[in-house]
Amino acid sequence: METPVVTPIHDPLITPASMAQDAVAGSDIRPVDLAHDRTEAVTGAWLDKLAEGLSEQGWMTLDVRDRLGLDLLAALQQEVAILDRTAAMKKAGIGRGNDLVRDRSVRRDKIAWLQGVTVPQAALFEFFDTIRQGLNQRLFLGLKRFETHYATYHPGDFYKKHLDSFQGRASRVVSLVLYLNEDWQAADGGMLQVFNRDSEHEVCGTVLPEAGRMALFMSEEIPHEVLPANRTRYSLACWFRQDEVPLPL
Ligand SMILES: O=C(O)CCC(=O)C(=O)O
Ligand SMILES: [Fe+2]
Repeated sequence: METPVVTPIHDPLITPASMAQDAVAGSDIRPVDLAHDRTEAVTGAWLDKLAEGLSEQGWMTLDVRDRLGLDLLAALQQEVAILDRTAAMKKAGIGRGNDLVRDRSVRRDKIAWLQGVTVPQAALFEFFDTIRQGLNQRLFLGLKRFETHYATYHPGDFYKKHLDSFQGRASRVVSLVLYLNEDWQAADGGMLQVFNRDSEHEVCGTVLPEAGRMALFMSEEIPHEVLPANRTRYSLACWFRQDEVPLPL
């Protein structure tokens, strides 16, 4: 398979001054004013494209800056940056409930689940739910709900090659990752590496985690890995699920 070329996005989203790494939580909070019109964020033609990518290749990446709006991306980035300075971001584990294992040799990110209650999260949840319904209409996946968490990878953090769901569990069916990093360069590491679903040692794509870049893939089919980050990396992961009732986190 041809390796897709992922075009970098290098437009500044947020002014560097407000991104100061040593800012104290609270001192750099910008008011949330989501002026961007998102009524047409998800069109039928765009959903057709997502459904086609998922059914034909099993994965794809998209630039969603015009759909979500730079204001929403900046607001989400602000939320995760603030959470990252608090105890709300917790070391991520593998598995759930009693099976939860925090194996630092496999993954080193920190996560915080979103509840959809803040203004930016509510707008994002609306976007995700439209995608959920659109994929159901086109691919008959029976996606009942989605769950989503912020993730932060600090320098040296990674997530080794894995699948998001095991075949037959019918839990996590479609994975979506939205990146929230301005001006990310290849030298910053932290790329998402996507492997061929039929030959798991073959890389079929490398995605720079730049703000507004979204990756979408079939949770049970596509092995993927987060390479070690050289600077703090913010993202948001969402899983569309077929089961109704959440398992304990
Ligand atoms: O952040 C990414 O690029 C992917 C994260 C991931 O694979 C996961 O959280 O399961
Ligand atoms: Fe994953």
